[in-house]
Amino acid sequence: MGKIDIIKQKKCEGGIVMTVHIGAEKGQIAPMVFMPGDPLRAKFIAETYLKDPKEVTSIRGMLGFTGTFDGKDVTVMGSGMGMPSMGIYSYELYTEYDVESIVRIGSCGSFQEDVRVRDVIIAMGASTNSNFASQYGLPGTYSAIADPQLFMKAMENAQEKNLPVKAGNILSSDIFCDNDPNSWMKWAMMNVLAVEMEAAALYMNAARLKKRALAILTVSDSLVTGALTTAEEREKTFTDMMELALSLA
Ligand SMILES: O=P(O)(O)O[C@H]1O[C@H](CO)[C@@H](O)[C@H]1O
Ligand SMILES: O=c1cc[nH]c(=O)[nH]1
Repeated sequence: MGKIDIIKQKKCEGGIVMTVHIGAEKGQIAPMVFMPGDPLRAKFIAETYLKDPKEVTSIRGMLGFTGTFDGKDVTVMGSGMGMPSMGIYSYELYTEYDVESIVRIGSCGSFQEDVRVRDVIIAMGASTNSNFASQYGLPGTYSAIADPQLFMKAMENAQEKNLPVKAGNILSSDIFCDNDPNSWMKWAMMNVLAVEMEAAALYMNAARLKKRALAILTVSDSLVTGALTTAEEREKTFTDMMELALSLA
């Protein structure tokens, strides 16, 4: 636990850097990756929970760290905000780094009165208003769902920790500042618990590539009550979610 060694970024010419977005060498990323949207949340998690964390990528400031948790190799890396950003990083991690599982560690805005600020949500499914699935040319509407094994393990571990969690459908939205301030109510009517901006792309990439994915979220604000948390609280204090996610390693 503690200070982070910085591994120097290698140049692409040597064929060492695998992608234009991720500066790590193959082998520097663990098979299981934990992905907050915020790269500074990734740094906080690495410094707080990992043994011998090393910075393995920082291209575009999207920090990633590899270390061990409970004796197991893990990587924690930011995904950035939104489905295009999560789409790029998760695809490259799965395809270029042989990553098997990605667990998103995100914040979200509640749509339901009984889903309160700081509650932890495990996203069984991610509805979306994005066009991400159109790339597959499907003759219908795709249901983006979590990996069942990761989901069940997260539920069991939460119970063992005596951590109350809410499991259900979330909305992965392309829009943070909506022109229609009431549009969320239609999703709320369908018992969607909360809104974030990445899980659906992660779940679709995982499904397409036969990999595993799960999103665990902490409620950072409520569209129902207007309650809010600060940027610093979102970066450093959602520790129940962080610890539950890392328990999946
Ligand atoms: O806190 P993170 O993980 O970034 O998640 C949420 O916060 C950002 C918006 O503030 C979006 O990325 C949304 O999904
Ligand atoms: O309201 C919110 C809070 C976090 N993330 C979102 O996308 N929306």
